Amino acid sequence: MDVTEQKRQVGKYAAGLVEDHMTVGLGTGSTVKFFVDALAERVNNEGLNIIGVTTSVRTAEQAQSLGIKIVDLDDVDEIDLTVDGADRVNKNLDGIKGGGAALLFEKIVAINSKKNVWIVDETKLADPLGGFPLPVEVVTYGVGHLNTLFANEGLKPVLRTDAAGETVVTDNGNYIIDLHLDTIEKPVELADWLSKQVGVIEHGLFINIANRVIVAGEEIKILDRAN
Ligand SMILES: O=C(CO)[C@H](O)[C@H](O)COP(=O)(O)O
Repeated sequence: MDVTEQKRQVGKYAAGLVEDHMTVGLGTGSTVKFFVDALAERVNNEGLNIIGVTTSVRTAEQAQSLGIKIVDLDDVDEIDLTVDGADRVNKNLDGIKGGGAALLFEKIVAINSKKNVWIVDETKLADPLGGFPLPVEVVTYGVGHLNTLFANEGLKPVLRTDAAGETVVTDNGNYIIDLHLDTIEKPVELADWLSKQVGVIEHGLFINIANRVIVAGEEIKILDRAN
């Protein structure tokens, strides 16, 4: 099974976890896109009654175009279940997210969710975390200085640009600096350090957030957080 088929498979599986009358957090990315497709099919064919809270303009547009009702996070008390993708996941079920530049809203939605499920293909499993740049969302003002600080700390920063060479601007009007670390041996310590730096809005280390990770492959594997 190729990776696209794995993403479709795990997206469909996760759509099966959604129950009537749930408020559902909708993540961002190519795997979540399949989840949203499959969820919309259930809404339209089975009359599944749900409302969605999204993590990006992209996902909101997809969901709404398929008939899923979207509300603002502040219009709900809590989210029952959020389904999101991830770029890397370690054996503690901590991960790197933000490859799609949506990490800030993804983290806000996640911490307001009773349950967080990540859907990934097997290429995303990495222990220690690594093999994928760590995204850090930063204020545009003084970005060069923050970049220099990261470089001086040996964090190998690169300001994210798109295919046309333009600096990527997030849905929130910020920039992304990707840290090209080979491996992240101490994710908790790095997360703490990044959170303390002035100009950093959020980083892509998601620690103690995912309750369950569903891994696509020849067979679906379910990984549950130990605590
Ligand atoms: O964090 C994300 C976006 O900010 C995505 O969930 C992550 O990049 C995984 O994406 P994909 O399913 O396309 O591999």
